[in-house]
Amino acid sequence: MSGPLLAVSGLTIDIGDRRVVDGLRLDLAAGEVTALVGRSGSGKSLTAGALVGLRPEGAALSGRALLDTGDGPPEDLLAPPRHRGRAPRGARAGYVFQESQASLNPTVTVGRHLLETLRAHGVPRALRRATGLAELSRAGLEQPERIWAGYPFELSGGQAQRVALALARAPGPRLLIADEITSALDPVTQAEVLDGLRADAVAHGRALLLITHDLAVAGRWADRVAVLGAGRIVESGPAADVLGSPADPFTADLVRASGATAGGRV
Ligand SMILES: Nc1ncnc2c1ncn2[C@@H]1O[C@H](COP(=O)(O)OP(=O)(O)OP(=O)(O)O)[C@@H](O)[C@H]1O
Repeated sequence: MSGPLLAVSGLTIDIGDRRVVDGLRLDLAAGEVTALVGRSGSGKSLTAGALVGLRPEGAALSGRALLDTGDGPPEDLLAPPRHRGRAPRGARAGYVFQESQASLNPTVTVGRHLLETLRAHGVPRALRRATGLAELSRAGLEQPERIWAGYPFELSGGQAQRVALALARAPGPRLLIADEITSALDPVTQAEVLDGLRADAVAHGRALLLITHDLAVAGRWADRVAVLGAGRIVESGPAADVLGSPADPFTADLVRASGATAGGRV
C-alpha cells in the first residue's frame, strides 16, 4: 500500500507574535478529494498559500509538506524554492482562489496567459496552442477559440474561474488546491465546476484539496473532510463520518450552524 501523495506535518505559521496555524497535520491521497473546512479566520487560506509558496509579508513558517513527485525523492513544498526540485512553481501544486479575475493580467489575452504558462513548463512551442485550447474545453468553456482571443474583463465570474482552473491544470500538477472557488457562482455552475474537478482528480490521480466553509459542498464532493479550528486540525476522516456524526464539539457547531443535512454525497 503506497503512502499519501502529500503528507503535511507540523505546519506552523506565526504572523508577528500570533500563531495562526499551529502544528497542522494533513495527509492527501492521490485521486481523492479532501475538503478543508473551518470558520472564517481559522487558517485555511494561509495553509493553502503555504503549500504553493505564498506567505504573507513577515510570516514565519515551519513544518514539512512532502509531495510524492512520482519521479524521484519527495519534494518539500514548504522548503525555499532553491532547495526544491527543478520543476517550476505550478508543476507540482496548482492553486485557484476565489478572486480568479484578479489573478489574471487585464492587459493580456486568455490565450497569451495559457501560452506563457505552457512555455514556462517546457511544453514545445508547436503544441502550446492546441494544449491550451484543450485545457479551456476541459474546464467546461464553450467556444474555447473565442475565450482564447478575449481579455479577462470580457469574462463572466464563472468563465474566469474556469480559465483560472485551466491555467492551474495546464502543467499537470499532482496536487490542486481550490480555495473557495465556487462560493460566488450560481448553484448550477458550482455543481458543473465541482463535478469536473472531482472527475479530473480521479482520472489523473491528482489530490484535490477543496477549501470551503460550505459543508454542503464538502458533503457532496469530498471523500474526506479535515476540520480546522483556530489553526489546528481538530478532526478528520471520511466525509460521511465527520459530517454525519462529528466527534469534536467544534465540528458539531459547524454542522449545526450550517443547517445542512451533511454526511455523504447526495
Ligand atoms: N497577511 C496577513 N497579515 C496578518 N494576519 C493575517 C494575514 N493573513 C491572514 N491573517 C490572519 O491569519 C488568520 C487566518 O487567516 P486565513 O485567511 O488563513 O483564514 P481562513 O480560514 O482562510 O478565513 P476565511 O474563511 O475567512 O477566508 C486570521 O486571523 C487572519 O486575520
